[in-house]
Amino acid sequence: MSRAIISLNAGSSSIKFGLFLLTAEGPVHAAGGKLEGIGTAPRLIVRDQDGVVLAQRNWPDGGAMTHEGLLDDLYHWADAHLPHHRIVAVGHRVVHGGTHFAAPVRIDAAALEALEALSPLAPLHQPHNLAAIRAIAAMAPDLPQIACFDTAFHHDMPAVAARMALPRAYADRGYRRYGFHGLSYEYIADRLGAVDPALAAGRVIVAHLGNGASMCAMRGLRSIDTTMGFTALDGLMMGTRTGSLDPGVVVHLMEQEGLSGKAIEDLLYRQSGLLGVSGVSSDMRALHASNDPRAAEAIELFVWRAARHTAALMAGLEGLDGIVFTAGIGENDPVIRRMICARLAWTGIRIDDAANEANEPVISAPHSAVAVRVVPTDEERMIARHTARLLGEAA
Ligand SMILES: Nc1ncnc2c1ncn2[C@@H]1O[C@H](COP(=O)(O)OP(=O)(O)O)[C@@H](O)[C@H]1O
Ligand SMILES: CC(=O)OP(=O)(O)O
Ligand SMILES: [Mg+2]
Repeated sequence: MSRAIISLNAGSSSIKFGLFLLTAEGPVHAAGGKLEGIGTAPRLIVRDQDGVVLAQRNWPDGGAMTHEGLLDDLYHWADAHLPHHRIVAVGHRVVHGGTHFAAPVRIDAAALEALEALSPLAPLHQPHNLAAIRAIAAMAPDLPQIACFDTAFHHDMPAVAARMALPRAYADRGYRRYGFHGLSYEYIADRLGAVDPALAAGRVIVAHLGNGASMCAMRGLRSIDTTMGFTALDGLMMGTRTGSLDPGVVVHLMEQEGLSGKAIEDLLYRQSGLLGVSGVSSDMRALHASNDPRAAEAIELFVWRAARHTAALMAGLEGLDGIVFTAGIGENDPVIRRMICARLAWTGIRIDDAANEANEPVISAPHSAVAVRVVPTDEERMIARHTARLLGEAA
């Protein structure tokens, strides 16, 4: 039986997983799946290494099912349906590593406790990430589990990009901009270095547009700024999150409307963004399919905000050589890419419409002043590489 590792990536609306065989050339993808639509209509699709569908499953009335309930279902399903391998470790995406965790670690009780304390800073993710770790530890206490952090890629951002304009004492207590989606950015940086080394050496903005959405400004493939901050609430408008918001709104909601901390958290993380503005859905596909004018307004705002944040990151980069689109919307939605690039036409960006419609790797026109690429992200593979490295295996 081959030795294998499992990667688990619990996002806000999805659980993605990968089965990777350990080989002398590094982890080799054997199967992977995506359980998406958590909170709306959960559905699972599992494919083998060639993309052949191994299984599909729907939970038509599963809008109320939780990450934990679905993970338990998923485990029992995988045990019955997937070919058996000797699992030697499980790697996890853990969204918040705080000031302490700047690189992947093997999880022990002390690490788990430290990560638990960060849950309020990532309420849509951290509790699910840690629940999966705890569930697996209960089933297999001796199985090594590795945590890989979304914040790590941004750890060495310039101090000016990480600082918040609060009194200094707060910075000493961990109030800083951390940034997220780091496993995705690390994977994209690696791919970009391989497919376009000239662009990789330059000034690039990576737009990770999924249910959670952020952008990262990279110079020479290192993060120099990013739109998410202390939490994954800052920056771009998202599926159910506000993105940047005048903090005065929070004070007003508390003082004048009497909303509790929990109620405000729910409002900003779960009821806002595309869902809140459209009143229709948090899912970009559903908004495109809707005739409700509020759906069009939500899309317009999403695009407006994306262009505005791109321009803000350009200031730090002192220009722009390329944009890379990735994640659910970035990889699959030509309409949103075209609309964002149209708002940035003043930079000299020009899209090749046919290439954009076909989700091709390069979607900029030959005369475009800025290269525009589509690079599918693969957080699971990045987790597998880190996990293999920590086990002392080829990565
Ligand atoms: N073919 C598609 N066209 C437009 N949007 C898509 C498509 N596929 C996925 N999406 C959108 O991507 C988002 C989910 O992105 P994803 O990166 O999978 O989310 P998560 O943040 O949970 O990891 C949803 O808004 C979904 O509608
Ligand atoms: C950090 C974050 O928002 O992640 P996701 O996009 O998976 O929700
Ligand atoms: Mg995601």
